[in-house]
Amino acid sequence: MDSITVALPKGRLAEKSFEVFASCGITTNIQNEISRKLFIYDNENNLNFILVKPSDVPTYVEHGAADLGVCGKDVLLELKRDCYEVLDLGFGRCKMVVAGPLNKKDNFLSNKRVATKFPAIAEEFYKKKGENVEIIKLNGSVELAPLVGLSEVIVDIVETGTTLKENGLTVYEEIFSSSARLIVNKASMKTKSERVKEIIYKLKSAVESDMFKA
Ligand SMILES: Nc1ncnc2c1ncn2[C@@H]1O[C@H](COP(=O)(O)OP(=O)(O)OP(=O)(O)O)[C@@H](O)[C@H]1O
Ligand SMILES: O=P(O)(O)OC[C@H]1O[C@H](OP(=O)(O)OP(=O)(O)O)[C@H](O)[C@@H]1O
Repeated sequence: MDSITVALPKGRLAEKSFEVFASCGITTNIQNEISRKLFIYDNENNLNFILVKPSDVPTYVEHGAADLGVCGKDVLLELKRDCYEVLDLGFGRCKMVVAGPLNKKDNFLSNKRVATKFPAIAEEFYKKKGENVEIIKLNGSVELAPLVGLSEVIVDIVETGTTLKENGLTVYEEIFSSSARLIVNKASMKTKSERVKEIIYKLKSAVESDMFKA
């Protein structure tokens, strides 16, 4: 039986990722093992799970250090790694939006500054619109940028809208909807085809049973 390595994201997608794999009997109780261990071996199924930063998942998969991985569509669109996106897992739903101060929605500034954790997505969005902007890359707390004069708008993720609201911001435009995706290394799809396809099939059945919508 081919050995398979799966890169799972630490952070907010972690729990549902564990659940979706556990639910189809692919592994047993890995949640109990997470602690600070970054490598989990499932003996019974000859499966390795590695726990990595969400934005590193496509890197592990592209390079074949993992055969499969779970990450947000936002990360895939930002990084454009060379791997197959095979399944929408249905959880981790959120929206990528342009947002800014409540009272400035109708200010049509040229050359505005855009703060974001997603510079490639922001650049492509404004390029398509034919607007010239300055992209300012941040690593978090992006909603702060317009409050302190670092930028006029932000391109960021919204789920409940609480963070925007609590910082006096509002959605100006929606760019796309995101959810967690299953991705596969291109070579593994061929060389470990039987096992990879079996895992995709099992996960697809679990997802279609509606257990993981959120
Ligand atoms: N507020 C949110 N609600 C729902 N899903 C979200 C939210 N924020 C992010 N996500 C989704 O979850 C994924 C992981 O987010 P998480 O906050 O765990 O990591 P991160 O801090 O963005 O990652 P990194 O540490 O690699 O920068 C995102 O790529 C996105 O798809
Ligand atoms: O609409 P909401 O439900 O409020 O969620 C949106 C917030 O969640 C994410 O931030 P995260 O918690 O990952 O923090 P960070 O980006 O500042 O690290 C995102 O960047 C928003 O700030």
